[in-house]
Amino acid sequence: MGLAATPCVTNGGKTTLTNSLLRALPNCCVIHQDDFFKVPQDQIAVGEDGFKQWDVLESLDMEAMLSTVQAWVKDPHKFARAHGVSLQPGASDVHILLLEGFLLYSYKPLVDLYSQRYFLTVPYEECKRRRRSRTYTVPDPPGLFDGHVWPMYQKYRREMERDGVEVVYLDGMKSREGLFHQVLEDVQNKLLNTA
Ligand SMILES: Nc1ncnc2c1ncn2[C@@H]1O[C@H](COP(=O)(O)OP(=O)(O)OP(=O)(O)O)[C@@H](O)[C@H]1O
Ligand SMILES: NC(=O)c1ccc[n+]([C@@H]2O[C@H](CO)[C@@H](O)[C@H]2O)c1
Repeated sequence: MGLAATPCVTNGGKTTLTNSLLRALPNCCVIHQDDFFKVPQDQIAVGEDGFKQWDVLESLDMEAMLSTVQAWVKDPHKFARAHGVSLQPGASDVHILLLEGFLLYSYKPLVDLYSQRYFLTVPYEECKRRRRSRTYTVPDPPGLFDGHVWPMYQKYRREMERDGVEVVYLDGMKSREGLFHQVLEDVQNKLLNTA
């Protein structure tokens, strides 16, 4: 049983990479951290800077996310069935759960559960450029990236490094295919032992 996580800076390519891995790995399920933003939206605090604080841990229902992960740990077969994932009998008895999100290494109860931790990075300018091309359920107000998103990314990353959380850094400037093959090989070596 293996648990791999791919968090990073916003727009680093997590979803793209996760979807490719999901198709390639046997008996593989996924949980997206973005599905755990607190609702209704008035639960997201407004900071002194005037911005809704989307990019802080308190805006996510991490207890609910942990419970979902624990449900998979307890019974991956049942979890897969409930999420419409067809299992491949005989292919491998290993089950893999991918967690995809931007703040996966800042919530202690989850940090130690992962078998593998990946961290996609992209430089500031590229990140800002990619973010501009996206529209979230709540569109970014002007100045959000520089005033909130990027500073929070830096803060949580510093804390993660200070706390000694070990991650495999991935260069988000590599091609989609390059990243996919790098991580697929690593997961196969570490979790499936099919080197
Ligand atoms: N390796 C890559 N090279 C260039 N562009 C990429 C790469 N991977 C993803 N992208 C593009 O970057 C944007 C963000 O990708 P994606 O949605 O996978 O990122 P994300 O990290 O999941 O974002 P979010 O912060 O919204 O969760 C998309 O437009 C995607 O097509
Ligand atoms: N998914 C959402 O409801 C939502 C709303 C507003 C902003 N965001 C952004 O999503 C990113 C993580 O994927 C964060 O940087 C949020 O700012 C998400």
